[in-house]
Amino acid sequence: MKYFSTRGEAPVLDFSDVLLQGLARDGGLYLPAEWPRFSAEKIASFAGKPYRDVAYEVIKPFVGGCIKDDVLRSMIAKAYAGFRHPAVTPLVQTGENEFVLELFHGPTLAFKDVAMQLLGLLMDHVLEERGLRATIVGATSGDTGGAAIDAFKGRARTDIFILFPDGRVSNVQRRQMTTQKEGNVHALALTGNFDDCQTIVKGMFNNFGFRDRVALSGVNSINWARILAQIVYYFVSGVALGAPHRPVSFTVPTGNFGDIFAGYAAMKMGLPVDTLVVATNVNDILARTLETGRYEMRGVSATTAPSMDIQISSNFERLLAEVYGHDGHTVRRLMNQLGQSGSFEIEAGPLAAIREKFAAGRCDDKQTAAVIANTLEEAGYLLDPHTAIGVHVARENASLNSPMIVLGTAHPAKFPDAVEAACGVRPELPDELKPMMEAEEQQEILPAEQSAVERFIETHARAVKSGV
Ligand SMILES: Cc1ncc(COP(=O)(O)O)c(C=O)c1O
Ligand SMILES: N[C@@H](CCOP(=O)(O)O)C(=O)O
Repeated sequence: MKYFSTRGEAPVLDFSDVLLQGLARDGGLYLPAEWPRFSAEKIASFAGKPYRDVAYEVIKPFVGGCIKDDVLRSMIAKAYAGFRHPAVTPLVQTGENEFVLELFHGPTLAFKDVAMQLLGLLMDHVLEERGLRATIVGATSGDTGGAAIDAFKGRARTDIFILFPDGRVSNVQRRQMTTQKEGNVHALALTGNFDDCQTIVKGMFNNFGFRDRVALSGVNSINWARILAQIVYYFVSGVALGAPHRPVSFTVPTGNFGDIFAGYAAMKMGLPVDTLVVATNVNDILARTLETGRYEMRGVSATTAPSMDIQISSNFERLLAEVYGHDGHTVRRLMNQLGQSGSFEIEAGPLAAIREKFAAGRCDDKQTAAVIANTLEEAGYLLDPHTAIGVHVARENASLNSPMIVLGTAHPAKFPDAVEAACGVRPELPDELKPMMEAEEQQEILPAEQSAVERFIETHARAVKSGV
């Protein structure tokens, strides 16, 4: 399998190189040259199989022989062995035709663990094979950071630097990043918002001198391997509810558009998907784009679902590449326009192609609180604010044509204040995570400036000190 950049000017790479690269050298994001297609019989055969077996079948064609089959199989088994639920990503029915796909049974209680636990093993394997070190950077609005730190802590071949917006993540999220004692972990609190952090990460990738000197690698969903691992649970849940014999729909609490793009990938691979519904909080650039065809940045507001306080949705670029027929020139033009003027227009044809499969809706803090309260009352089920946004928007888009699967992206105990304020119940952390709430915190507070972050990384990354 070969991968090309959405902007068409970076080298075409295989899976292992895409894994280590993160962002393409032309500023674009890597996409597979073709979508592997599964027949209906193949998809039907996933029914009743353990998660790890389906994961192996889905991931293998994208790896394209870069990793030996038995090694890949054992890495997948290891990645999911520590999840708190035997099904890894169980489904819970919350309404007549409504299901929550619980993606938060991994070590940091966020859907990010599903991809990150595997990414850590894959990267280690490739670095080991090549005798290299890497400097991992990531921007987080709360969840990616903790999940990445858990997956990479203590690893000999990587140092990890996570940039998060100071004061804009929940206490639990911050502590998951700042209480790690391993020497290869660095939590950097930036005086800005998530988009500032993400812009700095992309800026560091585009600074080739720095990028090569520190052997930069990324763990945000700009890294294709993140999306890849997330495709699996669309198949697992879809098949559990009747696919391929009947279509299913998904509502996805969305920020960086990575998770829902994985759903799009599953559909391209043959999963019968009726609708992919984008659910946003008041930072609703994606919902507005679907309504108007104009992608237009506005200021970011803080909400009770902080992980979705995002305006620049990186992976939307991947969808643009798809609907513009992989025309790198056009994607480059749109992205340049976004950089210069803060907006771009999607033409009628590509917009119609997006609207054919995607719908969208938004949910403000008041509506989020209401849905937490009424889902507890009516279904006896406690939602976190991000998943609640999904449930609210799913209900607006409900149809009897297909079961609606809402992606449950975080455990309510990550956001106890918001959940308690909404419904009076304060969700408890699992016992093994409780000590973190008393542990000493370690973080570096830096201005939201690329040069300051680069200086910090240059002085702390072992890849620079050791020269490999
Ligand atoms: C809890 C939670 N829900 C939803 C999202 C949005 O996911 P994505 O950025 O892949 O759209 C995030 C962060 O990305 C998150 O942490
Ligand atoms: N919501 C995310 C933001 C980063 O998204 P990613 O999927 O690109 O890593 C977070 O919680 O950090």
